[in-house]
Amino acid sequence: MAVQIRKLDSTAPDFKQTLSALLAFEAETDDAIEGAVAKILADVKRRGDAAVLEYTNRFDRIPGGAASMAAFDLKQEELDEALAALPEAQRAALQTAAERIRVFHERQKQELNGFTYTEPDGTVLGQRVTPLDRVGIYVPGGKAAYPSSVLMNAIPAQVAGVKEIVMVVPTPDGVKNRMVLAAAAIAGVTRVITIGGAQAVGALAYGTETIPAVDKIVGPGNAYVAAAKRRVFGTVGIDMIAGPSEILVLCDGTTDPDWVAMDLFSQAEHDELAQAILLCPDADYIAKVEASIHKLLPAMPRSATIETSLSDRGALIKVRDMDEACAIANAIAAEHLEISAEHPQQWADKIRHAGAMFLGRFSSESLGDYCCGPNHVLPTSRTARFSSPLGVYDFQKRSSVINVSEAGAQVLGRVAAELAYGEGLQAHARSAELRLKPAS
Ligand SMILES: NC(=O)c1ccc[n+]([C@@H]2O[C@H](COP(=O)([O-])OP(=O)(O)OC[C@H]3O[C@@H](n4cnc5c(N)ncnc54)[C@H](O)[C@@H]3O)[C@@H](O)[C@H]2O)c1
Ligand SMILES: N[C@H](CO)Cc1c[nH]c[nH+]1
Ligand SMILES: [Zn+2]
Repeated sequence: MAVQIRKLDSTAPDFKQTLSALLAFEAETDDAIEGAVAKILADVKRRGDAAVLEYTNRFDRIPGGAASMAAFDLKQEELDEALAALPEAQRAALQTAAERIRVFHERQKQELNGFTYTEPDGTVLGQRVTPLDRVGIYVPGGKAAYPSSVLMNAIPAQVAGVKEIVMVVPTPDGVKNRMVLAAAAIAGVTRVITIGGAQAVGALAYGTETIPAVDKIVGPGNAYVAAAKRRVFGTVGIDMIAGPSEILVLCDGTTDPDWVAMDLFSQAEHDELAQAILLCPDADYIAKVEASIHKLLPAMPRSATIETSLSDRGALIKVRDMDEACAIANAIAAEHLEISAEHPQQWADKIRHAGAMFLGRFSSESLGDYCCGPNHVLPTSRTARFSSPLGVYDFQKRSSVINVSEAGAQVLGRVAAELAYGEGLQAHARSAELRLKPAS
């Protein structure tokens, strides 16, 4: 079947409704998935390792069935061996990517240090930043392996100063991905456990006999993982619920149409539910991109996934001008926004909502997925309006520091007491007043 990508025109009377229908992706709240996840989590909480073992043997089809959780706990030597056994080109690529991701996230850390300041009466106020003690990183592995996601999740945690990074990754049919293990070795993951799905999230959240409970769980995953993260939030912190991948390309019609078609494919190939949209003011150019899509798709190994994604959730949209393209891009608030234009900065200045922006025709989104440096775990489903890429800040917390001098207590004590009496809280008021010097 030929790909049926919709072509829309922003001047059409029903454009707004069509676009909203296209964007509407309700985070998967399938009743069957919710029910299954609730049961798995309750079971893991109650039975610990025994439940995790059973679910892992079943859902990941472990050959022969593992007899104990020890089978899933990888030794450091296994990670090191995986790294040593990689072909040189792959090892070098992982190391280059890891180094660039580290450099970018080190910058974030510099900007996120705490502060103190001293008032004239000697009172010192400040904010102390501390890393989380122990985090769990979920690396997806059901349908494909993601070594890049190991780096993107673990390196910011390490840069933040997290002492213990526990990584979980499923190994369907018991097959371990060498590059994933090698990436864990490079990123300095403390412990790798080959479990996945809701049972892995439950084990990290509640702890089991062999797996310590963590403080926060980060990382993307399928609908089971997302539902489980949503449910354990509160017991542990979570980063975000990342939905299917999205790419929005704003193009002024000056980029090779094959490049734009392939950029749309690059996110569509992740998932049938992924979204790939082009906004362009030039109808002739849109026709060229459409022709490129038809020309290039048959040769893509994941053409069926791309075709479903483009047909169900893709669009080529003719806009009045690039200003209107920017306004629509702000409404879409895409996970990835490419501004493929001659003068990208002038349009970038008008963008307020996007998980990551890729400026200029050489900044393909795929470079960002692997090795530019910024994180590839990004807000999806319009949540870029209020949330940010995964970063060092996700692995830190802040404590306020208050050191009031005797002189400061004389001033602040009167203010606090006044407010406390206003709230009817006597003990608060008296606590402040006891520190006041008697009037001489
Ligand atoms: N946003 C990002 O940065 C990013 C990066 C990489 C991958 N992803 C996304 O993550 C997702 C990965 O999904 P995946 O499935 O490949 O791997 P996954 O690791 O998220 O899920 C696999 C697990 O799902 C559980 N599961 C599967 N079927 C089940 C069932 N019937 N009942 C109970 N549990 C079941 C199993 O426990 C299995 O181990 C994809 O949507 C991919 O696009 C996102
Ligand atoms: N584009 C994905 C996030 O939406 C991340 C990824 C990993 N590997 C390739 N791509
Ligand atoms: Zn990708």
